[in-house]
Amino acid sequence: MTMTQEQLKQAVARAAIDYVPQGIIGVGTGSTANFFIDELATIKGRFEAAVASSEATAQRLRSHGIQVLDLNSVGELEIYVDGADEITRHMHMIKGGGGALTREKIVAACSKKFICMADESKLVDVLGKFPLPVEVIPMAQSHVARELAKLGGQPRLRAGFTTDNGNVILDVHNLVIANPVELETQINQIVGVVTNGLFSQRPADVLLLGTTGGVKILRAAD
Ligand SMILES: O=C[C@H](O)[C@H](O)[C@H](O)COP(=O)(O)O
Repeated sequence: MTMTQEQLKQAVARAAIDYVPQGIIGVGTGSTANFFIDELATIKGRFEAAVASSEATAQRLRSHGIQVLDLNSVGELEIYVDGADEITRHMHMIKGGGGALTREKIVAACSKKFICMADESKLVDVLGKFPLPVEVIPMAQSHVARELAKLGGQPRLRAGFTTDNGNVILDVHNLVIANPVELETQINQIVGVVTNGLFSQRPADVLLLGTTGGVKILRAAD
């Protein structure tokens, strides 16, 4: 039986519930993360609270009566659960399609384990078909765009969009991402860049991959 992308997202969100610890959970942003939040609502009481990676996620968690804590008021988190726009078998990802990349990277950095939920369309051999989101301080937009063009990409301003941090997003098309770890550093070194959507220096630990044959569990070493 073929499943829609929405059904695959829901299946991986359900599978992610197995990883929820008793304490505080880091929660990602996006349509897959939303399914996960809805699943969390069904096991309230089995965990303490959540830290949100965006205002939208905080709002959805609260709407289910789940307590949302400030990241600065908690210690290291056991797990961070989130979706991705693209992911490789090395667990390197592109994130930020929803513009939440910076807060997502911060919460992921504070978590012992990153559980990524993705439907099979997101698994790629090489990152970069999905335009790479880069969060930029507004006054540096033109400068950063010129520097990104020197790296071979074609940056486009995400029109009418402001991040939760009050910044703009440049979506960089046609980048050749042969070495994601190196490129992540290179882009972050451009003055005016807040962060970029490459998650390769802090890759996922577990990938829950939604396929029509069921949810597959992949790890970096697999
Ligand atoms: O900023 C958004 C996040 O990085 C999302 O996790 C990513 O865009 C995947 O979103 P979705 O689950 O909606 O495909």
